[in-house]
Amino acid sequence: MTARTSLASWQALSAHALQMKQQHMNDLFAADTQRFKQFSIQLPSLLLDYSKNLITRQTMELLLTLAQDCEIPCWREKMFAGEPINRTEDRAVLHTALRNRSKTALNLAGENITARVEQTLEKMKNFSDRVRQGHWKGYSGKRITDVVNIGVGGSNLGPQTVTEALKQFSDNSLNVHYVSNVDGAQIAEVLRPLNPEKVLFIVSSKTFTTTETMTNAATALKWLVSSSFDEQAVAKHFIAVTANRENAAQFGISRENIFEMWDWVGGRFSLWSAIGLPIALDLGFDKFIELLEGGHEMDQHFQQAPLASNAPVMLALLSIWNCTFLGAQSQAILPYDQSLHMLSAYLQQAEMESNGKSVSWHGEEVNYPTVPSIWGELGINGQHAFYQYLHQSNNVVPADFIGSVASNTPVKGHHETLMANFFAQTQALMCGVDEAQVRADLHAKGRQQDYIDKVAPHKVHKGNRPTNTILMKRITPKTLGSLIALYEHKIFVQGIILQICSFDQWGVELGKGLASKIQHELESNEENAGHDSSTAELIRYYKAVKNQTAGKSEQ
Ligand SMILES: O=P(O)(O)OC[C@H]1O[C@H](O)[C@H](O)[C@@H](O)[C@@H]1O
Repeated sequence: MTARTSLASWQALSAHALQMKQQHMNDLFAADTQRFKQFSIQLPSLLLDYSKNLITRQTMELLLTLAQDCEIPCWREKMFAGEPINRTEDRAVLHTALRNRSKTALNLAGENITARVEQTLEKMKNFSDRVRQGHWKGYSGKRITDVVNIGVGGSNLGPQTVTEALKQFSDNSLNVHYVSNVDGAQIAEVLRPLNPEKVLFIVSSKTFTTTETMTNAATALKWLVSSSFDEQAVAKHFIAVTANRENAAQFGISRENIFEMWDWVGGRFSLWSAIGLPIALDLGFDKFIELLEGGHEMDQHFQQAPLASNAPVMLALLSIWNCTFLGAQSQAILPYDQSLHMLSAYLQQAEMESNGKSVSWHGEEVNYPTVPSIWGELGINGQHAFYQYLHQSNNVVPADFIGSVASNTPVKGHHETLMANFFAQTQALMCGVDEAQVRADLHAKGRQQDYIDKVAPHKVHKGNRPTNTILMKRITPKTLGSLIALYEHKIFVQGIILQICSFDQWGVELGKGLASKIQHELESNEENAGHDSSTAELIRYYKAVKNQTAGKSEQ
């Protein structure tokens, strides 16, 4: 297989990037009145404007040639068909099958997985209806009022991001809580006001081995059993979502309370599976289906639209252009809709755990930057915190601005203020303002010359900072489904072009292994040989202070 860097399109892009670094977007806009039309895509749920990137028609042609050279259409087909494109784990990648609303049969290892997905959906429907309607009772016969989802990473971020985003669509039949941190403070705070007779725990873990989740689940179990004095209570108050039925059953969860997950669904792409149960419980099963429909709509766009008008493909190509060719090292996700306040955390896992790697498919170090670090915050809060950096630091941070035309919570006078900022910021980041203009403005305001001389250089905004604007019509279960699937496919395309194995996460293993050995040390008098001196001394200090504190509290 050809190394990416030896492709003619790659080399042409490298040369083209050197030229483009000399350009300013202001001049590109002045030279091409069709720029917005040329560089935007309208979909049923959203508008993507990528014209405020340092690109020309030639850039896009070269990027599209690269996409063709990397056989994106062929890889896309392989993914949807269930070929084992997760190479290092030899697994299919089929989160798209979970939301395949056309329900076409898909065979994987001789089994029709569409039918299994439908069975699980049916089970989710029955279960969520029973709990929401009060037919599922706790051990003392009371209806469930609170659901606590215990899970971390992909078993937390997806459902929580969605239920937070769609709060306005909840009828509040149930209060849904999330526990992800093994810091006891979180579970203690969540459980404190709850009545064990009315709580349902979902232990959400694909592997059912994740230490944080198992520790939290054991604490929840103890809390329930000690309050109910009844081991049978577990059957009424604990369910599991997992691909590891045996471990869940050993934990004590009745087999009929286990919802199935499959190894062909990656944790960070799993909100469409039974991992999405908190969504169905919070919003109702019909809304969960609408979310799936939105994802499916984006799948169809991704499969059918030509590459040049394919939104996920464009987002991936632009990320590669900005990072791999122009050298940006991070990317900001800046939602302006309050409901999307967890989106950047969600996308951090989705993108960084997928493509934050530096070894290629062939097992060799890649000699180009792969993906940027993803960070972000609600844009409007960011404006009063870190936008100074976006506008004037000497690091260029490409940013995705995400806003909605219609608010789900209209309050007179608010939405236009919000959206005026949304539009103004991408304009300011692109256009900037030069020193001559700054001086003229200060002069027009009647400022003294010495003040102008002192302040003018500090008020210069170089502009030329790339942004994508994603304007949603309104956040609904369906449009949110499309938005999330848009990013999922962007990540897939990026991975293929960069020759990264997007669907494993070996990089999280080393730390996990060390933590389990250190935990043993912390809980005993043993000291592991073989620590570096920093780690050894930190652990000694921790244990010494802990012993002193324990000694004092005993006195
Ligand atoms: O669902 P689980 O098996 O508990 O895994 C939860 C999370 O833990 C891991 O360490 C992985 O890095 C994540 O990809 C995963 O989503």
